[in-house]
Amino acid sequence: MEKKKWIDISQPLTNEMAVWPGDTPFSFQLSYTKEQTGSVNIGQITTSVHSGTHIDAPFHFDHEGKKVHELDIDLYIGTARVIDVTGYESVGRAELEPFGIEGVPRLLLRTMTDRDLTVFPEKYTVLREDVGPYLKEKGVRLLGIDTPSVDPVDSKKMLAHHSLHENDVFILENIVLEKVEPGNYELIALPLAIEGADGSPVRAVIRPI
Ligand SMILES: N[C@@H](CC(=O)c1ccccc1NC=O)C(=O)O
Ligand SMILES: [Zn+2]
Ligand SMILES: [Zn+2]
Repeated sequence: MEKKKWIDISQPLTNEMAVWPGDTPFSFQLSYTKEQTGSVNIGQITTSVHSGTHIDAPFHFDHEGKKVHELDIDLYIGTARVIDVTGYESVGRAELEPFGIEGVPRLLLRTMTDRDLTVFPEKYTVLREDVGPYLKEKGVRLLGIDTPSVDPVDSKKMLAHHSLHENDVFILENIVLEKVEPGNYELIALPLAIEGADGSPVRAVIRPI
């Protein structure tokens, strides 16, 4: 039976895309044109490692935490479950309990509808501090979310990030799930092997199982 097609759940990286307030804007430009080199066009990008769809390394919020090149790539390839938790200001144990996520290794949360990627969202769903222990109990190793962060934009304590990390749950942010049905999928969302980094852009794709 023909395998289903892969679905791209990554934000396009464009010069118009919104990034975290005050962070490095995304820019692609040509460094050299084919006319100049006589053979090829060569481009360059300037970006925060948190622009668009990306993973956080623990080093992002824990100075002693693992850096991107130290992460277990198995986390970023394998089965995942998409659930729809749109409409909540925050998500924790109570909102997740009804979904019965026992034994789900990677959980992808759909919280947004009609997100405009050129505007940083004024409000977005965040995760509560009780989410880490709950996800650990259920065996979740990777938590993906369609928001710019698992914490509020003005957070300094980064309580959701620490709660997830203390419970061995890794973080994938800014995925795009608006056209994705809840259900079980294969996920690939590999970070780049950036030495010493606190995060990495990823091309996240899923295929229905
Ligand atoms: N995607 C990031 C957003 C973030 O935390 C951040 C990104 C750039 C500059 C500051 C940030 N956070 C807190 O000040 C995150 O991991 O939540
Ligand atoms: Zn991030
Ligand atoms: Zn984060």
